[in-house]
Amino acid sequence: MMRTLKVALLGCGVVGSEVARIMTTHAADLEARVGARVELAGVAVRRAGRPRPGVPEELITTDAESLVKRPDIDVVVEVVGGIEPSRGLILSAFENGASVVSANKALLAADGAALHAAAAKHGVDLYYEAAVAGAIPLIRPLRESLAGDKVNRVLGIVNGTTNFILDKMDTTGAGYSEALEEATALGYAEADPTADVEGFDAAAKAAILAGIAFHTRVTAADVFREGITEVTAADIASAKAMGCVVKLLAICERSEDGQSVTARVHPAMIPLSHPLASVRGAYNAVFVEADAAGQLMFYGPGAGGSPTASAVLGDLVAVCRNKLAGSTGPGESAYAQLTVNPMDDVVTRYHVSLDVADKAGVLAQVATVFAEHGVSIDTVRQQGRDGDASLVVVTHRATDAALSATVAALRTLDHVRGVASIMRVEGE
Ligand SMILES: NC(=O)C1=CN([C@@H]2O[C@H](COP(=O)(O)OP(=O)(O)OC[C@H]3O[C@@H](n4cnc5c(N)ncnc54)[C@H](O)[C@@H]3O)[C@@H](O)[C@H]2O)C=CC1
Ligand SMILES: N[C@@H](CC=O)C(=O)O
Ligand code: NA
Repeated sequence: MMRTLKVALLGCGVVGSEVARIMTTHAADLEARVGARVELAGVAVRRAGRPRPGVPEELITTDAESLVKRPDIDVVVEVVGGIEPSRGLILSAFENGASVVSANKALLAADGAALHAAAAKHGVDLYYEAAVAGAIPLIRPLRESLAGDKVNRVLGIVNGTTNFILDKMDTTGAGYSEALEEATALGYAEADPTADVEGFDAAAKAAILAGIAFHTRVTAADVFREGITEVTAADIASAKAMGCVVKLLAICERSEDGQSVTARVHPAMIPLSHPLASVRGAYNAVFVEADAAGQLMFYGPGAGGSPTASAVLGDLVAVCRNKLAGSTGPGESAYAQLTVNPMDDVVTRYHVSLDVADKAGVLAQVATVFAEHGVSIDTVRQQGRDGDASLVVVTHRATDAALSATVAALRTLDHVRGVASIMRVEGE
């Protein structure tokens, strides 16, 4: 007789409602692919009584804790988000012998090691393909397909909301707030969109990617983070003038001696000729550079209910297959224990925009400050306006520490009225 695997769904919002829909509409295919019936056995929600098309009323409960402890539950799908109660619910699921599929990057980047340890202790799976770059298969290729190679760099756009906003501002001249509102309405943004626009979401994803790629424990706290809230229309115009576009990038790199890594998230100018420049809307794209493989590019929808549910369903099939085989997939791999270096050590190029007095000798003073701190200038562009001028300096490669010291010294110059913006330049 065909076995039945019972699934508890926690959360029925943007992603959860799509998971429930696909589980129902694709039930026959899922059964054939898994080799068992995959039955939606309960759906935990925060508020009952709302219309949830396609989800039978009798499956709805507001008691998630009791649902994950039900003895008949084989797999728990957590699409609630946030740290608690999700962490407690996942730990209860493990204790109950259930495998877990989660899309919760915030939780995994904060406490992934403890969750992996708990899953291993109870002999069950923890899968989270949806947590990074939505529908794009990225976690499994890094964890499994590239397990025999040495990854040196992971670089890309991993937040759909901010890419959508920057793209709208760049191509249609839309305002920041208007673009954020649209991204929220389309289901791309987190419950609190501060997580997106301040770079927390991308930093969590960078921590997860760096941890898997470098076999090292990396948490969100290890990742340097700047969001897009300080990016102005003037920055976007300045990028355009340089043949560039502004993107929020996540960059995880192994040092040259291979003994340490850095992980950072910040807006950056990249040339229009770079493949990441043409990543539009809520799409994501990630480059992985590995010793033997060379350069790989992963591209696709990074946010939204249906694309994210696709990744959740892929994990669901995998953990169900493992259950039937009496096995588990790969757990945490953190044996390399590389040091995570601070941002000060990162070497890159910078676009520095200064408001200065339009006086003879100012340019020379500014250039001297850059030289004194060992930061070599690539180009300078000056534009006068009513006694004041805007000075845009693009540097050659320098450490973040050297650039910060340069900027601190520039602020003390009499003729420098202010530092309008500093943006890193990548991809050249
Ligand atoms: N929306 C997207 O594009 C993506 C979302 N994710 C992740 O998926 C997870 C869910 O995201 P969304 O569906 O967009 O959020 P959402 O806010 O639309 O859905 C979460 C649902 O959980 C419910 N909830 C809150 N506390 C609960 C509790 N104690 N018990 C049961 N239900 C509870 C909320 O009422 C809400 O309906 C988050 O971890 C998010 O980071 C991951 C990739 C993409
Ligand atoms: N808010 C996230 C959702 C997917 O992870 C994003 O915009 O990328
Ligand atoms: Na993914």
